[in-house]
Amino acid sequence: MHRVLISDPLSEDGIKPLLEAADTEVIQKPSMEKEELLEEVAKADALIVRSQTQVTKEVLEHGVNLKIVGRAGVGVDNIDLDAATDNGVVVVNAPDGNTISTAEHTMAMLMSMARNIPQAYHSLQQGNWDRKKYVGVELKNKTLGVVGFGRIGRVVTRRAKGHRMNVIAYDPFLTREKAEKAGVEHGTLDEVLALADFITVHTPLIAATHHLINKDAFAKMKNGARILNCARGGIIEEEALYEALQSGKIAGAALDVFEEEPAINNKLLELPQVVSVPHLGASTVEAQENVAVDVSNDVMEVLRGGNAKQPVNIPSIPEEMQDKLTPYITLSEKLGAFLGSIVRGGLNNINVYYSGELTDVDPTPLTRKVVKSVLQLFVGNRVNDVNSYKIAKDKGIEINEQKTTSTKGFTNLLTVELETDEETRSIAGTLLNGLGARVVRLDGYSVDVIPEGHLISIHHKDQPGAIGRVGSLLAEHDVNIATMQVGRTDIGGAAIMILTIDKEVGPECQEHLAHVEDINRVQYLKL
Ligand SMILES: NC(=O)C1=CN([C@@H]2O[C@H](COP(=O)(O)OP(=O)(O)OC[C@H]3O[C@@H](n4cnc5c(N)ncnc54)[C@H](O)[C@@H]3O)[C@@H](O)[C@H]2O)C=CC1
Ligand SMILES: O=C(O)CCC(=O)C(=O)O
Repeated sequence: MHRVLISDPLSEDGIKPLLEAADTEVIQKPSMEKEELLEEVAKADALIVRSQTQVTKEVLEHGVNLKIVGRAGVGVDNIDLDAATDNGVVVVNAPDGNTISTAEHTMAMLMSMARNIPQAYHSLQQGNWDRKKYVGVELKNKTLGVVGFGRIGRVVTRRAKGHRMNVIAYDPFLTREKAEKAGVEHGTLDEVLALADFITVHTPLIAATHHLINKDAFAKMKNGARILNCARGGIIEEEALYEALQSGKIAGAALDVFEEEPAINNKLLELPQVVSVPHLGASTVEAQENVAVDVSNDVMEVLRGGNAKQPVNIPSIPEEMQDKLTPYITLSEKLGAFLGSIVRGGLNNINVYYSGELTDVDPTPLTRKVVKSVLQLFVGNRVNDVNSYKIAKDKGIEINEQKTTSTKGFTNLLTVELETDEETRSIAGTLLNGLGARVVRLDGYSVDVIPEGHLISIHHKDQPGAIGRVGSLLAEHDVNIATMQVGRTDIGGAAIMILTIDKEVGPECQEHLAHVEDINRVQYLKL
């Protein structure tokens, strides 16, 4: 039974897939104090949050069984992604479900600000009929500057164009060509700041966007420009915004989000030019249901051993690729585990070569499996798909991935090479149609071995009697040989034997084998 902890309010309809699953137990505890969260997360296999729960390093370290953190929404700035990766916890979000709601909300905030609607409403509520004070401005023919031309920025743009606004956009990934296609002017950040009547930010909150709109940025804006933030508090520097509003440089601000939330004593809220709401961008029935469904599905998939659709801290595998790659996952893991079990010395490099059919796909997810299974032998079971690259990097192990044309006659061939400070060894495997995974080369010797069960790899000298002596000795230890493969390069030269046996061989038997005449190296492994 998988235990799923939900620590923020989520749509009941959206989490139905989790509530109805026979293999999940759902604990819903919104607004927990820190101590309770730490206690609960220690028992959870999955944690689902919105923006309130701070998923810190401490929380992640307490989650000893935690496999996945699901963010029912887009921004993952409340989750310590590095700590999640270090702890092998996959983080997923729901990037599509609240795009429309947040874009519509941005337009609502834009229009409220342009026409002073909240201020006028408030004044009327207090019994004033003041029509002069609340004269606004039209949107038509005004320029909207969009900073961050992603999902939400693009939808806002389309809505703004419906209001006959001109749009100028800045995004490091926006080319002139793409801007032209989207019907917007392409600008640098400075151009957007200088030309826009309204500026709306739609970037994530990351180091590069923290205080992106600061004192200098306000100085570059038109006098009387208006600004919106329906993305994340911290993208606009609040102190600088306060000064810009006080000085009249900026005529108005519409804020959904704040540097510190809940923004109860924020002095910006005292200014009459500020239109503000408590982080409501994604607060619609539709968006909440969408994000809860998306994240619930990903959580269940990962808990059941599958791949996340929307991972944040590992690359996602496109759906059409999944069908092609899935059959090779076991092969990748087995080859890594096989070679990792028999190589000697401190690991420096993991090289993975792909040929044949495998050159048609992005094989990185397979390389991850190889790296994981090799590192598990060196570092232990805390290595998984999420943290394997990070652990390799921390340990100075280089990972190289290459596509080659050398198929050696196979339709697909995956070769793993491990370089240590003592030796370089390699193994190659293929997927045989209908027959599954096969090891077809070990250290350059041709073999045909099913990579599973109990195996012994032996380096020996190609001499009459060598094979017989191994067989006799194993018989003395009551070990039955199921299959045996022998490969050699020259008659009488170095050779290799791979035996599949019916049970584990203990250290004593291995020691005896190592002393058999013409035997150089004996390694037992269990796959
Ligand atoms: N107020 C609310 O309730 C909600 C807020 N959000 C916030 O909105 C943000 C944007 O959401 P989406 O559009 O779905 O994300 P997205 O990932 O589709 O778009 C973000 C865009 O920002 C761009 N960007 C990154 N760094 C930049 C920089 N330095 N300058 C300019 N552009 C930069 C990226 O290239 C990307 O195109 C989220 O990260 C989240 O924090 C999202 C949903 C609801
Ligand atoms: O969960 C929420 O209501 C906030 C949504 C949000 O900020 C996001 O998706 O980034």
